[in-house]
Amino acid sequence: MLQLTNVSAQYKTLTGTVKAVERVDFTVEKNEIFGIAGESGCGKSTLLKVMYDLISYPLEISEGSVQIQTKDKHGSTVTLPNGKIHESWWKVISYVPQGAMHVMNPVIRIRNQFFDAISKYHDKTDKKALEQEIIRYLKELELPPEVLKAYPHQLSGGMRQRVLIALATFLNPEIVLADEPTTALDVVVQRGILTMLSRVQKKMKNSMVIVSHDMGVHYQITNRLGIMYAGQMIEIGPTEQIFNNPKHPYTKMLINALPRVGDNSQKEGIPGTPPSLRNPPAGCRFAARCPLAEERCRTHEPVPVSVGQRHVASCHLL
Ligand SMILES: Nc1ncnc2c1ncn2[C@@H]1O[C@H](COP(=O)(O)OP(=O)(O)OP(=O)(O)O)[C@@H](O)[C@H]1O
Repeated sequence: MLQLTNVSAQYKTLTGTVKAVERVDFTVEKNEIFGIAGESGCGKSTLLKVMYDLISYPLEISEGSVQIQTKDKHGSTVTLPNGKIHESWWKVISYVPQGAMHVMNPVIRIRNQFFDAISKYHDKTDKKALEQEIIRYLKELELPPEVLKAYPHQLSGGMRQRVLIALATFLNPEIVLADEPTTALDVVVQRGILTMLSRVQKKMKNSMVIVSHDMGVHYQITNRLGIMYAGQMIEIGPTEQIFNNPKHPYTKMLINALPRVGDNSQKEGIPGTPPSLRNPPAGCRFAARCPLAEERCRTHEPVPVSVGQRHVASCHLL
């Protein structure tokens, strides 16, 4: 279980502070796929880095905490706080970063990338035995063992992404984070990746967090969904509820902009642009684009209210 309590994170740059994540509060439960959606630049990737404890200059956590509850080798429950979570990378929590090509070392064969990443966490000192285990796992994920001999550039984009997912899940971590796992892939390959993620999750019964700007991805694969806007989580609920009964005006506009079978009406994007995260406005951050905004929306920040079972949204009009 991964818990975020009132977490804010910012980039402290020479030209100012970017408040990329503001007071985010939610828990990712065991055995669920939790989605994070929102427009480009709203803070999705930063939030994932915060969860993964991948904090380095200029990024810092300015308030709140991240905690993972897990079991130690004696079976006792232990809590890993942010600042310590990175000590359990691969084993307790793993991360599939955005852009499979850039995150793999181009001059190292896949086989050695596996060894480099996982051998120090693995009991097997015998490389042959470890390789056999990797091959067995690749086959289980319908990946040919030959990929181990390849360099990253010799694989297609979809295959590289599948290899990264295999790498991130080989040690059976309790939490897997994936940043835009299907971006830049064609729809058929996309479907393959989503099926793979879903199968891995069902088999391992672990927690997955999927970041995507594509609402179609969330519809297909996630159980619960958080909608981010300008660094804040403005609605969280079961995916089916978010799609069938969205509550926040921003979520409604996101859902209404989606194409539907049999509906040939012209779809419009959401007019306007999100506010700067260097100097976010007072009140509700969506007010300037919200067709329903009232005076109080521009002056007072809304707090999350319950709008259904396990469903919360932050809007004065609710
Ligand atoms: N290294 C950095 N230094 C300064 N600002 C940054 C840095 N990385 C990201 N930002 C800013 O932080 C904000 C959130 O960025 P983030 O990448 O988390 O958003 P995102 O929702 O994942 O967007 P995308 O889908 O485009 O990756 C943006 O305003 C971005 O410009």
